[in-house]
Amino acid sequence: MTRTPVNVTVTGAAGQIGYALLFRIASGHLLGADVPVKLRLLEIPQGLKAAEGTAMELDDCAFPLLRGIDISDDPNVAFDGANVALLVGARPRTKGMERGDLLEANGGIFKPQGKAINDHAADDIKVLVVGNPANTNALIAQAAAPDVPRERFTAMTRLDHNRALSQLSKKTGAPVSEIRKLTIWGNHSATQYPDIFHAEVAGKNAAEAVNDQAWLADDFIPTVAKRGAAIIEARGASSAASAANAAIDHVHTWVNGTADGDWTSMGIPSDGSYGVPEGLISSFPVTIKDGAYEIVQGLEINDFSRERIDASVKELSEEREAVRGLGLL
Ligand SMILES: NC(=O)c1ccc[n+]([C@@H]2O[C@H](COP(=O)([O-])OP(=O)(O)OC[C@H]3O[C@@H](n4cnc5c(N)ncnc54)[C@H](O)[C@@H]3O)[C@@H](O)[C@H]2O)c1
Ligand SMILES: O=C(O)C[C@H](O)C(=O)O
Repeated sequence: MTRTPVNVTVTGAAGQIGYALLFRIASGHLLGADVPVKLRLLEIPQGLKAAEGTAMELDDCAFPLLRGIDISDDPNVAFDGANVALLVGARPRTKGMERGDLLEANGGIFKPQGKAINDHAADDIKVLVVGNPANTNALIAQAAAPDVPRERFTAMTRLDHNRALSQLSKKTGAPVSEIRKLTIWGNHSATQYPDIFHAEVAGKNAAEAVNDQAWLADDFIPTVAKRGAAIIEARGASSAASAANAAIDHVHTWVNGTADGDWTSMGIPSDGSYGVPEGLISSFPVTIKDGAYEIVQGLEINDFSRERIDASVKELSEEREAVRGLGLL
C-alpha cells in the first residue's frame, strides 16, 4: 500500500543540530522504516544557501523514504500542511545578553512560528521545541496558536533523560536497556531534576541499588544538569548529534508509544499534577499510547525530590512571568 508522505518541518535546518537531524529523518528513524516523509526546511535568509547545500546532500543519499524537500524563509510556507514540526532554530545567548533580552529575541522567532503553525499546519500537528530556552519558547509558540490543542506543544528534555540513563548505567554497570522509569522534572536548564527514586535497574529500585546519597546529590544530578555546559566547554560548540538523536527519540516515542513497564520524560503543558502550576511547560514522566501522552500519576515524592522539583518549577514560573511582561503570552 502506498502511504501519504508525512510533512516534517525543521527550523534552523542549516544549523549544526539540523545537519545531524535531517539525514536521520529522511532515512526513517523519526517515524519508522515504512513511513515516507517530505521535508520542509525553514531558515533565515542568511541560512538559505547552506540549507540548499544540505538538501543537495540529502538528494545524494537517495533515501527511498524521502519524497521531497522544500526550503523557505517564510514560516507560513514552511509550516503549510506540517504534521510534525521540529523547532530547532533559536537565538543563542550572546555576551552581555540578559535573560530578558534572550526571551524577547526568542519571542520574535517563536511567536510568528506559533501563529504560522496555527494558521497553516495539518490538524494532527505535533510540535517539539528544541531551541533554547526550550520550555518557554514552547509556551510562546503555544500561546500564538490558540486553535491548536495545547498538548501538541512539547519541549525537549529527552537529551537530559538519555544523559541520566547513561550516567546511571555507568554507575551500576547495568546496560541502558535494563534501566527503566527514570524521570527528568522541570526545566531544560541547570535547575532540572533527574530523579532515580522511581527508576529501576535490572528490576530493582535504582536508588536502593545505587545506595550512595553523596553520588546522587554531588555527582549524578550536577553531571546531568550541567552536561550541556560541559559539552560546550569540551567541544567549543553545543551538543548537536546527541541533541538531534534525542529529538528523534522524542518524536519516535510520541508517535509509537512507550514500552510496557517504562516511561519517558517530555516537557509538556502541566495539568497541575505534582504541584506544577497549570499551563507551565515542564518535564514530567509520561507514558504514551496511540500518539497521546499521559503524566504518570501517584508517584510518591520525597523531600529531597520535592525541593529540587520546586526549584526548577520556580524558574519556569519566573520565565513565564518574564514573557508575560513582554506581552508574548
Ligand atoms: N533542548 C535541548 O536539549 C537542546 C540541546 C542542544 C541544543 N539546544 C538548542 O538548540 C538550538 C539550535 O542549536 P544548534 O547547535 O543547531 O544552533 P546553530 O546556531 O548551529 O543553528 C541554529 C540555526 O537556526 C537558524 N535560525 C535562527 N533563527 C531562525 C528562525 N527565525 N527561523 C529559522 N531558522 C532560524 C540559524 O540561521 C542557524 O542556522 C539552540 O537554541 C541550542 O541551545 C537545545
Ligand atoms: O545549547 C545549550 O545551551 C546546551 C544544550 O541545551 C544542551 O543541553 O546540550
